[in-house]
Amino acid sequence: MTKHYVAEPYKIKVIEPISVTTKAERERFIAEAGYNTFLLRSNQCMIDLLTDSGTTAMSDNQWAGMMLGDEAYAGSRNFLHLQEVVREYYGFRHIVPTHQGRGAENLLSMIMIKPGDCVPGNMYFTTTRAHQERNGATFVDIIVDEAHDSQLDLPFKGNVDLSKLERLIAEVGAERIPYLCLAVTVNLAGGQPVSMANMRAVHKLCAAHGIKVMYDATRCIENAYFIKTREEGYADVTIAAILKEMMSYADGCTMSGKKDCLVNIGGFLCMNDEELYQKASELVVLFEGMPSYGGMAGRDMEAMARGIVESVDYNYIHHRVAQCRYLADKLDEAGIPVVKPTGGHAVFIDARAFLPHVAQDRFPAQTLAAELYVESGVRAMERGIVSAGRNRETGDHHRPKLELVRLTLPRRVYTYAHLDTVAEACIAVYKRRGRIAGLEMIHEPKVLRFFTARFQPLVDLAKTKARQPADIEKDDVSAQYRPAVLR
Ligand SMILES: Cc1ncc(COP(=O)(O)O)c(C=O)c1O
Ligand SMILES: N[C@@H](Cc1ccc(O)cc1)C(=O)O
Repeated sequence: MTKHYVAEPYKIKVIEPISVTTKAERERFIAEAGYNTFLLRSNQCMIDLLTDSGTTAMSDNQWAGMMLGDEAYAGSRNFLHLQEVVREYYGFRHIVPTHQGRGAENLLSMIMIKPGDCVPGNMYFTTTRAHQERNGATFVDIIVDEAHDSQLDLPFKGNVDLSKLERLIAEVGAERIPYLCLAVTVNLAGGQPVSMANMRAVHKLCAAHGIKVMYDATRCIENAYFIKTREEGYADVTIAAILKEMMSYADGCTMSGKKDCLVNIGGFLCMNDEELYQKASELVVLFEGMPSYGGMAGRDMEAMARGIVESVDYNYIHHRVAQCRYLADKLDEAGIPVVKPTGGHAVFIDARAFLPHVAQDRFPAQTLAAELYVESGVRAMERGIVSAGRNRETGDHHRPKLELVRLTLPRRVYTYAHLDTVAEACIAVYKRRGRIAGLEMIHEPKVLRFFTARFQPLVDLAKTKARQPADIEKDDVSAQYRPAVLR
């Protein structure tokens, strides 16, 4: 029996009707969308677990703040409020607002990277790596090996492997490492957190070599919750205090406010360094807007300031993580392979284990996401070979060990009854998994292909045949540590 049932710490004031569709309609919709759930229309989806990005239900207090938007071109009071809140909760001196997280990644990559640099990080994220590469850097994965194993149940699978970092510094030289990008939590590893001890150690090692540490703070509240509940010494510390300590081990951060700031749009770049701030505020006017609004309306900055205050409420984050665990436990009880331990924003199904007869080149996770949609109207997202893109040197697919389907929970949106429906749909697909064939890619964009790639189904099951384990071993696992490529 599933037990983790934490009641919603809010009540529902406004509702949005959900579309109900038939299976025949969904078969047509997914074919029209090229078997890519990103290309479905939202009104074709019954329960939309594509992403937790920008899909948050805002509170009455945030909506009230929207009415107090000061839309002045310069010096908006909402910016001053946001600045004050970010300084108080995140502890950084400077904040540059941007339209969303990748706006901040763009500025950070432009001001810090020189061609030929390398940027270590705890597993790649699509937009983050794309900006690093666009500015001439090579991303090097220095996450602990355990992160690539979906079944290892360890508390901090987002940690940096310090020996990989030391080796990298020794091999390429600190002068070619403009900063280390630490994601708290690690989206593509299944929402795995980084421990406070690891943050402290990363900071110490980087500081000794003059390397800056920039966080991807997108899901930092979830990370803080895991520190509170899993790391010794933090059980009685508030989420706010944990957040502040986490950020004290960084020189700055990028933030997609669409996640842990509880808003539908917005982001920011933070730093303590004066010179970096000057550079960022010169570029922000070119790419986003005035330094006092970046890419956001005054009302959005107000909603974000209020969202940040709400986000550190223990009851909010406790319920959120409990919802993820509730769904994961239901799937686990049915024998469906899910990534362990469950993260804070999503439940990830291991598509390699779910569809072992579908070779990675036949896109098992893409296939499974499409099947799940047809079964039930539940929209999920591929996080595997399609998301990983191609190796810039060889032109072949990157072949990540983790071939996952992500069921992402929007914040404060769905109830446990919705989650039961999702679990039932996954179980129904699991029961007929042996009859599921893979897909073929028929349209492949060059950059961030997963957003708009198109596929067609393989009707012949024989064509899905899995490759031999020996072939899999030979694959380029993009995630593995390979400093030799930098020489
Ligand atoms: C870990 C992480 N970093 C960065 C981003 C980029 O943020 P945004 O979507 O706001 O551009 C996202 C989501 O896209 C993310 O999940
Ligand atoms: N960051 C968001 C939106 C997004 C999705 C996929 C990406 O690869 C990039 C951005 C998410 O993780 O859901």
